[in-house]
Amino acid sequence: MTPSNDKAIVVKNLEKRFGSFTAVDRISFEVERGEIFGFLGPNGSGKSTTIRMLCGILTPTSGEGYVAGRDIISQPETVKQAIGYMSQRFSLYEDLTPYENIRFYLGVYKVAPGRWKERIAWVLELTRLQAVRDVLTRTLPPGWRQRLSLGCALLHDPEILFLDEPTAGVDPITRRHFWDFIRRLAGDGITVFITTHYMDEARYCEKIVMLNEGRIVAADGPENIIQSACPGKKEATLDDAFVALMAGRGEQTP
Ligand SMILES: Nc1ncnc2c1ncn2[C@@H]1O[C@H](COP(=O)(O)OP(=O)(O)OP(=O)(O)O)[C@@H](O)[C@H]1O
Repeated sequence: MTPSNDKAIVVKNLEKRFGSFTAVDRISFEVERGEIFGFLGPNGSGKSTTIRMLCGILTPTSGEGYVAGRDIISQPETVKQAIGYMSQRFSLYEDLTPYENIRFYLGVYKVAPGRWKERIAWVLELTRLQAVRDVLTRTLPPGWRQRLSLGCALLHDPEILFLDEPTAGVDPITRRHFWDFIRRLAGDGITVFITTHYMDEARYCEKIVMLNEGRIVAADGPENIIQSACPGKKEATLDDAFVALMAGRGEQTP
């Protein structure tokens, strides 16, 4: 029994060093089940490294992590079965059709073959890709490939969805539709762990952790982060808070 069964994710003093360089510096945080959790920070701040550890792909140097009640250090393989992961690059085979990509991921996620027909129909409906299921994926617009990638990450009914910059390079309308979709998933009880460089969409997150140089510099709801990083500034945005926190100014006013 881990201490994490009532939480989607528990991280305690998690650290990752590459040689003498510390990419993630003893971070601790918790994510509630069904929460939309934003993980923000500038390039190189350690977001992807943390996600890789939480997904059981990279072994931490020290510390603890529990994802969907599984220990990321002693049970990395069972972690992979409980999570879906979508990267900025969408991880699709461009020379396969959407249907063939879905078939491929059903195998990767070890979905029982008896469920394939139902899961394929479900994901094509969910992603609205039925009409293009047999065209080459590379010919689809980015927003459509994004939907396919997200659908593939959901094929095995994961408890937690990790989205690493899922909206990079897609237009604002597609991003808005994407977020409507994310909220629906969270409403259905899926925990969504998302990184983004777009502060306007980070406002949709219920809780945010901000990283800078591998360390946590803020952990709260978006409104509270704005108020404590930019005190007394009524018009301040999450962008302003981000800039203040990354400059190390935090609570100070200029
Ligand atoms: N395998 C590795 N070996 C050495 N250094 C690494 C390795 N992976 C990541 N790093 C370094 O660790 C730091 C954190 O990288 P990471 O990819 O986690 O940042 P990030 O916050 O996800 O950035 P981005 O927003 O650009 O994706 C960077 O300085 C990166 O160069």
